[in-house]
Amino acid sequence: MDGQVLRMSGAGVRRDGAELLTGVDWTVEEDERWVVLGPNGAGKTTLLALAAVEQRATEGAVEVLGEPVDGADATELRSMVGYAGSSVANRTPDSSVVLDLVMSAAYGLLGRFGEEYRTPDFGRARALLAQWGVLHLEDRRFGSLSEGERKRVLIARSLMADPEVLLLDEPAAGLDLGGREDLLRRLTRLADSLEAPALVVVSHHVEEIPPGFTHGLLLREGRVVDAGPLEYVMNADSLGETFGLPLKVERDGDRWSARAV
Ligand SMILES: Nc1ncnc2c1ncn2[C@@H]1O[C@H](COP(=O)(O)OP(=O)(O)OP(=O)(O)O)[C@@H](O)[C@H]1O
Repeated sequence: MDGQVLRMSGAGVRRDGAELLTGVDWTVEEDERWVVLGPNGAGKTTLLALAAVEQRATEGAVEVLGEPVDGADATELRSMVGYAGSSVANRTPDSSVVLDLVMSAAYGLLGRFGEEYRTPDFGRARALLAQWGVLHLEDRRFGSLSEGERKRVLIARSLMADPEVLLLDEPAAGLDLGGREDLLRRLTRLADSLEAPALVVVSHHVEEIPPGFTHGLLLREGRVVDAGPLEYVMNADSLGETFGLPLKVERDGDRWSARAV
């Protein structure tokens, strides 16, 4: 695998005559923590769906964990990739009990359908719910959770199968200030952990880049504007081109901020 968990070469997605992604070249190494930034409609969710083997590229090549996605067993590859985003939330039955939802991820399911679980599965699921601050919700039904609670539960779920790469689509969207800061702290803790998988987090906001993240990919209209170590891509020119307006970009310690000028 050569340390690479994701590799895209000239990857593109065309659907119904529209170019959702074009010519994406991107490599993620196992020890890297990436943030994907871009405005609404830039193609971030489509990019993550390629990495999660939820969608296929219509051009170019995508390799996940060293395997070309074309021709691979998608179910097997997906079981090694942790993925949390609105598409997972939308597919999750409201009636799923939180603890079952997390445990069933080990079987690629979104709830419990009569499988037998081993005691260590329960322990691991509870430990993950505790890691994301939602153990107190273990008996609740998914449909009864708030937006922020759902996000945390789905992140815990995405880690259950001990993935090689974790893909989070807008984990901080819809959270209040305290919820966002708490989530960023937990993501930083994960980023700092030696056992953590490679991480890719999608966001619209530079303020949501967790400390400890190492790389950034900037996307606009389906094309990569810039990609590389954060200290190189987080500049006013690249971010301004990405979001389509002149920006002032500032760094305060390990946090970033941007505003229009
Ligand atoms: N079937 C389709 N036909 C045409 N355009 C599509 C189709 N599916 C998605 N799109 C468009 O592709 C673009 C990229 O969508 P995507 O969800 O990947 O963007 P995004 O960067 O995640 O956006 P957001 O930040 O708003 O969630 C959008 O403009 C969307 O309208």
